[in-house]
Amino acid sequence: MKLHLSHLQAILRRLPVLIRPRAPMRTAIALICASAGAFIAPPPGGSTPIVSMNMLGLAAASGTHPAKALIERAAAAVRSDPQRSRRDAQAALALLAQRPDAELEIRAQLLLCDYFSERDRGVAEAHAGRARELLPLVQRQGLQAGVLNCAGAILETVGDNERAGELYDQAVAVAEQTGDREMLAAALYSRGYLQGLRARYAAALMDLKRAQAIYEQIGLPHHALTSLNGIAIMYNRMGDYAQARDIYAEALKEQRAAGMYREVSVTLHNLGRAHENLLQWNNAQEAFQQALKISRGLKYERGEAYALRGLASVAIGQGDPKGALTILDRAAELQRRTPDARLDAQIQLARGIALHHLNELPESAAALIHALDIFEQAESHQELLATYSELAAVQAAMGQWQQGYLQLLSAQKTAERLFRNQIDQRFATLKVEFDTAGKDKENALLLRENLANQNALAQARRARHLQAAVIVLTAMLTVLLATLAIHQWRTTRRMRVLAMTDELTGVPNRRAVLSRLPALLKQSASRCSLLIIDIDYFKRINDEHGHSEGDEALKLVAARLREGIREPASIGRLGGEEFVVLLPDTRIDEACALAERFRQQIMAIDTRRWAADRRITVSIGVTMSLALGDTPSAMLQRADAALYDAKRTGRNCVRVRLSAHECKAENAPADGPVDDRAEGSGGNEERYAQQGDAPAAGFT
Ligand SMILES: Nc1nc2c(ncn2[C@@H]2O[C@H](COP(=O)(O)OP(=O)(O)OP(=O)(O)O)[C@@H](O)[C@H]2O)c(=O)[nH]1
Repeated sequence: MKLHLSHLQAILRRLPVLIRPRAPMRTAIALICASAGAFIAPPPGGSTPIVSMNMLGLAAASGTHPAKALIERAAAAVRSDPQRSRRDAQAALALLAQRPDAELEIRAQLLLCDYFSERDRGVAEAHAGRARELLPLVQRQGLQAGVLNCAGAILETVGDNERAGELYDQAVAVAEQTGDREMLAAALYSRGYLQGLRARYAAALMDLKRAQAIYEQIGLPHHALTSLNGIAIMYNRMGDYAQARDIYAEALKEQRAAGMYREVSVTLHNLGRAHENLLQWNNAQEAFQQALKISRGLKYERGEAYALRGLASVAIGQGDPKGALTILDRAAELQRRTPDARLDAQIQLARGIALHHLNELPESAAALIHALDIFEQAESHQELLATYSELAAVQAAMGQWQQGYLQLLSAQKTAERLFRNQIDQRFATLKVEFDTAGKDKENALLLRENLANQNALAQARRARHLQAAVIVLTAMLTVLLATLAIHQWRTTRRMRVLAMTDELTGVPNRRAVLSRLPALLKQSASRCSLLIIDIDYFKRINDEHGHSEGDEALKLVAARLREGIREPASIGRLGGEEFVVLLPDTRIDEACALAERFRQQIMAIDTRRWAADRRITVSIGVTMSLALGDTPSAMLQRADAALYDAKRTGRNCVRVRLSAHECKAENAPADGPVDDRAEGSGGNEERYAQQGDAPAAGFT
């Protein structure tokens, strides 16, 4: 029998999509529509929660469009309750007419496109067209892949797999170009499923595996699970039942955990089918029974019919053809309510086998011929092989040797075709798996490298930040240290000044002034002179006027001395009422003249404020450095001796010592010696002169 494309299209039109774990189009649309919100899984028992007006009101109040909740619920119901999905999508469109939102409307239009793609091509195309019109209004250009997917599904449903494949290719390309991973996964799923239908299992597996990986990466585990089921179906079709069985078992666990009961019933059926192909009757029976129970609970008649067919097959395998026929009657009845050509053919095949076992040969042959017709059109090699073989045996048993032989030849040809294709596809799959594993390894390496680079970059960034922080801190520390250093320098300078200054009079102290003397003696080109000035009878001032007045007198004397010298000359307080004047490059006559000026100026100090009848007088000892080998102490001793001379010879006068023994009266008081009588008993010890008691040059 020659198979034409039109036959295939016709059979595909008749084949409902029910037994697939999820119809690819439905899945793709559901994914698009569920993308912005949580996937709403139907609760146990299959009833879908109702979006109340409160929910919608809440959505409006929280700023989300009220149509969004409806669209999400419609997306979730695509597989479990198509009617409800349609109603919700239409209600969403009504809301969107009042408050337009292009992206939400595209999603609603795609849901309706999905619903009608199996029922009314014209309406489905109108929805796809409207979604296409809205595309320029949305930012998410990846949605274009969703529209292409929908158009592909319309063509797939009517059996135009060639053009459907082209549209899925475009959808994949658009999703890849726009970088829309979710759309890409949906398009890959659709294309992969179609490849499987066209017996291109290797290519199908590649697409489905990519879709599964993307769903896992973008956090859509339910969709990843759907892809996994698709993968298992491909293995089943390639005759790798054990692989298929293992994947179904794995998917089942996750579907159960997620409460996806309708999917659980479908996967259980597929698992039973894998066991059936492996002739594992007990396992198959258990799986079919569970599938039947859940389908009944969900009132999912098509699922129930498929499970019953499986149980009938198990009954035959276990040697109970009669029981099988009873089960098949119930399955056929359910199938008639929800027509499904492939299921019809499978029921007929099982009937044929059971009847053969019961030796009801003509009925068996009729059932098998009925099944054969459908399987031939669908080019379902595996089932064709079983049907041809069974029919050959029945016809042989009926004595129809020639027909039986022809069926046997067909069975042989089909087996050859089936096995060749399965082997080809297995090899292709192995190659794809090998390539994918290689690429995965490469990707993992790249990922690791990328991660290492990122870590290095992050570390470099951290180091830069740290460096900047260190620089800032260093700068701050430098400023702080500089400030501290300046402060310290100022403090030190102030302390040094304080340490070298006489606190009371403000003139340099003994240490400060005498520290200059050695250098002066060394450096001075010519000789230097030194004066020691001592206030006469200073004790009396203290005694008679108080210590503070004594301080005042000291300050006044110091001020006169400071006023009386110019750089490089310097003065200092030796201690008590004694001052010293250093005169670099000054000859003795100039020094004596200066001493005399000091004596007179100090005597001229106005003391009326505290002692109207007294004057301050000073005695001054003068010396000059020796031409050779002079020392500071020797100079001081000479000046001190001169001072002693001045005191001894009556005070208020200037005396000179140029050598250790010489004594020279510079200004022996012109007007007479010291008036030691002034205070009577003081004698030479009484150095405070009373005004008027002594002549002008003496102590007054
Ligand atoms: N008010 C005040 N008195 C001081 C200070 N330093 C020393 N004296 C006093 O100066 C006096 C010095 O007395 P004397 O050494 O007897 O000398 P004098 O009375 O000037 O007599 P002659 O030097 O012999 O003329 C002492 O009574 C010290 O107490 C000071 O800083 N302030």
